[in-house]
Amino acid sequence: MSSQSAVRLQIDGLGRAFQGRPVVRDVTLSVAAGQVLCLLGPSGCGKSTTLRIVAGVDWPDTGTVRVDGRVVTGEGRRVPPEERSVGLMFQDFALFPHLSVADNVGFGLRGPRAQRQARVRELLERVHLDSHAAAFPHELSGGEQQRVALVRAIAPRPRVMLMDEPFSGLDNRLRDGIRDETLAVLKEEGTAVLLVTHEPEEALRMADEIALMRGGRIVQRGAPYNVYNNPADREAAAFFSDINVITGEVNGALTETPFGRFLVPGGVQDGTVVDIVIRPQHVRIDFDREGRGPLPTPQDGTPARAIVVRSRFIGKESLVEFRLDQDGSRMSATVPSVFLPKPGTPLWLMIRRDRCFVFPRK
Ligand SMILES: Nc1ncnc2c1ncn2[C@@H]1O[C@H](COP(=O)(O)OP(=O)(O)OP(=O)(O)O)[C@@H](O)[C@H]1O
Repeated sequence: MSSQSAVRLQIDGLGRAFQGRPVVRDVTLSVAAGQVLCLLGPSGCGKSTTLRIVAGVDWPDTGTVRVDGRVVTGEGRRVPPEERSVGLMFQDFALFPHLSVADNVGFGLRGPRAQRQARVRELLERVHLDSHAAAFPHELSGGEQQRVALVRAIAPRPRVMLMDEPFSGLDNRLRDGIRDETLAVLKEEGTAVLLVTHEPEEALRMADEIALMRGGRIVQRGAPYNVYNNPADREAAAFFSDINVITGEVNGALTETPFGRFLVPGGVQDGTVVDIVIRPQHVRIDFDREGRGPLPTPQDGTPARAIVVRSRFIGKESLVEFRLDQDGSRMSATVPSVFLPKPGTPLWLMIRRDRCFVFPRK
């Protein structure tokens, strides 16, 4: 195994309850050198608790944490945080206000002075802050302070970097640049990164792999593309974008919808209620030609007529909400750029069948 693919962080069967309420349930994850794993989930799902256990500031009821194969938590061991070779970066990172930028970055370094200075210089150059080495934190902007916090955490070359919503204090304009720069630095250093976030865009942008967490459990794990395009269930689909849900009952492996018959994946019994889920960007809109719409196609099925309820421009795209003629149900579609049909306008909708997810109701 090459050092780039070696597992640096291994978490097995982690469980943690507070006052008898389980918050982390049987969490198993691994992160390789140079890999970014995003732990993604709604507020309160147990992400930070997992991270705190890995950091060694909280202790699980069950399970183990290994860094480079060495047990640091579990099997009766409690290695203190500073002896784990784990770097930390949190949203409310605190730089030492009385130390210069260079001294902040060099704070956790050991070894000969010249070597330490060289490492500090190298890292400050890397994030374009070498000219600010003598400045104090209050003289820097929020984004600059964030970059200092990043290189301070990286300076001792931790084997694993733990990041908890590290960019949420930054304004949008700054955030993308700092995310990309952070990612580049972490990749260059070959650090294994466990990043906690509740923002799907952040996870999609940063992660090599996403672990989706809900109610203390990992409900899905995979490459961003797969988690987005092949969600494990309806909630997982809804976590990444608004969704449209068409509900139907299975009869002979088919279910009737306003968009024609849908073939339901094998093994679903007759009488089962299924949710057909489609993201608004995969709903196609076509014009009404005196009461007629486009012809059915194998890819898009039968078009359904709908009346515009509301349309809004939301930045890069327009969001149009509809009411279907057939059953009065609501659907929304997004269209790139500006498309703002008036309420009451009849239009035709088609749904990309290859982009639909079908989930039996639990
Ligand atoms: N020390 C504690 N004592 C009691 N309950 C706690 C403690 N720490 C966390 N919890 C509870 O455990 C649950 C999970 O918290 P955690 O901070 O891990 O969630 P999270 O997914 O990181 O959420 P957020 O994104 O809001 O930080 C929450 O309901 C929280 O109130």
